[in-house]
Amino acid sequence: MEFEAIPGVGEKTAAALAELDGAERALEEGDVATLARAPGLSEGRAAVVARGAIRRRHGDDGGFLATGRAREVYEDALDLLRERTVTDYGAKRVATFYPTQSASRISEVRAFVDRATDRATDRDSDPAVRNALAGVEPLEPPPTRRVRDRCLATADAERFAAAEDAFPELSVEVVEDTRGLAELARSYATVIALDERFAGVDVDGDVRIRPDALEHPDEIVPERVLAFFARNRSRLLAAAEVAEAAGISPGCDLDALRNALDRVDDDGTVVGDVELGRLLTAVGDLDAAVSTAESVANDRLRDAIRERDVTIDGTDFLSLVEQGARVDSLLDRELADEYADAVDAARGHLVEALDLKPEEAGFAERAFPEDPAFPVAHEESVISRLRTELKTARDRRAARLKRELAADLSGLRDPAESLVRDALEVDVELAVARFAADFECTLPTFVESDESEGSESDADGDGHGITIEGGRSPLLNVDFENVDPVDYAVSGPTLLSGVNSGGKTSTLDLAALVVVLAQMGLPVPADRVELARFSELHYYAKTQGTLDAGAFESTLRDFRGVADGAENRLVLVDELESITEPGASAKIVAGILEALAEQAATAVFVSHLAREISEAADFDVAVDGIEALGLEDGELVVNRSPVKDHLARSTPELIVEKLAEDDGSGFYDRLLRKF
Ligand SMILES: Nc1ncnc2c1ncn2[C@@H]1O[C@H](COP(=O)(O)OP(=O)(O)OP(=O)(O)O)[C@@H](O)[C@H]1O
Repeated sequence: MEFEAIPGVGEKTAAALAELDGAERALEEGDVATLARAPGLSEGRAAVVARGAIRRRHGDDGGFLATGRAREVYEDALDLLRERTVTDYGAKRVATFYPTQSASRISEVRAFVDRATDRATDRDSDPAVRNALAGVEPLEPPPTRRVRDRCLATADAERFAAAEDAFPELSVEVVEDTRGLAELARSYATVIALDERFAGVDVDGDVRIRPDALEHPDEIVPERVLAFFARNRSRLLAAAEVAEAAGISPGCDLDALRNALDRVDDDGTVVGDVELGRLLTAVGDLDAAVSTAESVANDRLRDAIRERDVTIDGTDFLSLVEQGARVDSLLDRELADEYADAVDAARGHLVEALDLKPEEAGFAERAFPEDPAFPVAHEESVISRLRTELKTARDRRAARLKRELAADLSGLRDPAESLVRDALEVDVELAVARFAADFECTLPTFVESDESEGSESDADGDGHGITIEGGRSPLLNVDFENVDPVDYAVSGPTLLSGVNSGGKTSTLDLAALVVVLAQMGLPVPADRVELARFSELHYYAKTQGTLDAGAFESTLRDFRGVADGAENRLVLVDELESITEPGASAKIVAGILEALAEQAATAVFVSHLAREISEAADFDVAVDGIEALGLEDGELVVNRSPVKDHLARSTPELIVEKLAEDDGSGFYDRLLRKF
C-alpha cells in the first residue's frame, strides 16, 4: 500500500507504518491502537492517520470544520462519546468518527450506529459487558526471549539473512558441511538445518532438516506462541467474557481457548502435566533426597549398632589392631541383616521422595551399594547419571508439551485476535448507543436534491438549511434534564436577535453540534432533525471586546473566505458587531450577508443590531428572535425557541417597559417610544 497517498501521511509516518505488522488492516478498520504502535506515532497522530485513510477511501478532501470554534464543537462531541467508552482503545477509536460532506462515509457510520443500537437493545446485559470490557486491551506482542537450546543452520547467505529476520529468538549459524552440522549438534540440544542438501546426513544428536521452517515459525519456536498467549491471557479471558455477555458469536471455541490458556503459565511454561511436574520436582529435590536417604540409613544403622553387644574373638581383634583391618568386615559378619535393612531404607527413601519410576529405581539400587560401610554413603557417579537422566527426560517432555500446546494455540491465534477486536468494537458500539440513549437522540434526515440512502428528496429544490425540533444540547451549563427543548428552522442568511442571556449563543452551539454529529453519521440530540448535507461549517464565536486595527483587519480577511467559498456552507456567527463600533459593524455584517445570500449559503448571525443590519442590507434579511415573555421577580422568562420573522425586544426595552408600567410620570413612556 502507498502509505504516502493517505492525506496527512508524510515520508516519516509512511516509513513508521511500513514497519508495522498489519498496518493495512489497521488502516482499513480504523484500528487506532495498532497504528499507535508504529514507531514514533502518538495516539493523536494515529487517529489523524486513520481518519486520513477513511477520507481517502471516500474521496473526501476534508476541511468540513472550517474554523477553530467548529473544531472545538467537534472535540466536545468526541468527548461526549469518549466519556461513554470503557477501554482506552474505545476512547481513541471514537476519534475516527469525523464530520464530512461524503454521503458514503455518512452512510457507513449510520450503518454502524444501526448495528450498535440494535445490539444495545438488550441493555440488561450492559453492566456485565462493561465489567468484562474493563479488562480488555488490544493484544500485545510478547517481548522476544532468546531460546538457547536450539539453533538454525544453513549454508546459504540469503537464507541466513531471512532466518535471522524471522527468528530473533534463535542463533542462526552458517555451516559448510556435515562436519559443521555435527559440531553444532554437540553444542545445541536441537539443530534445525534449513537446507534440503542436509537431508539424510548421518549426524549424532537431534538434527532436523526443515527447509520449510520459515513458514512454520510456531513449530520451530513454540515458545513464541506460548509467550503470546501468556502475555495476553487476561485480555483474552476478558474478551471471551465480553463475547458471552454481549451475545456475540466468538469465532472460536471459548472453552478450548480457556483450556489452552490454563495450560500455560505467565512466563510461557506449560503447566498442569503431572509427569513434567514429577520430573521438575525430582531434578530440583535430588541432592536433598540423597542426603536424607543417607541420614535414614545411618540413623538406622547407628541404632542397630547401639543395641548390639558384639563379641569379638582374640584373633579377629588382633587382626583388627595389627593389620588395620576395616570395621566393615565386622559389620558384614555381625550386622549383615541390619546393614541390608539400612541400605534398603535409603533406597526406598530415594524412590519415594523423588517418585522414581520402576525403570529409574535401578539408580537408587546402585546409588547405595551392598558393600558394608559406616557411615553409609551414596555413589556420586550413579547420582550424577540419575541427574542427567531426569534432566533429559524433563527437557524432552517439556519440549514435546510445548510443541503440542503450541500447535493447539497456533490455530487459535487469529480467532483470538478477532475475539479481542470484536470485544473492543463492542465498547465503541455501546458508547455510541449509550450516547444516543442518554441524550434521547434520533438519526437525522438529510434533505438533498439527489436521492441517496438516509436522505429525502427536497420537494421545492431548495436543498440548504436545517430544521431542528425538540433539540436539547448536552453541552449547556445546566443538567440535561433541565434543558428546554428548542425548535429552530433556518435556511438562507438570517439574523438572530434576542434578549441578553436568552439563549442565542446556545442556539448556535446546538445547531453546530447537531450538524457536526449528523455529518459524522451519528444520532443527534433532538426529536427530529432535517438538514442539507453541508459542505463546510464556519462557526465564529463572539470576540471579547473591540478589536485593534490589526485584529479587525485579519477578521475581515477571514470573512473574505466565508463570503466566497464552497457551495452549501453553514455559517454561524456570534455577535460579530463587537469587533468594532456599532455603526460600522452593521454595515460590514450587512455586506457579508449580501454575499452569502448570493451564494445560497445557510447562515445565522446572532446580533443585537438586527434592525440596523437589515436596514443596511440590500435584500430582505430574515430576522428571527428569541423572545422574553416577561420579567418575573427580576428574572427573564424566555421562550428558548427563536420565533421566525420576529425582531425580539431587547433586555433594555423590556426594563424600560416595566418602569413605564410602574411609574406614572411619563418619563419612561418617552424612553419607550424611542425603541
Ligand atoms: N435551551 C435551554 N435550556 C435551558 N437553559 C438554557 C437554554 N439555553 C440557554 N440556557 C441558559 O441560558 C444561559 C444563557 O444562554 P446564552 O449564553 O446562549 O444566551 P445569549 O442570548 O447568547 O446571551 P448574550 O446575549 O448575553 O450573549 C445559558 O448559560 C444557559 O444557562
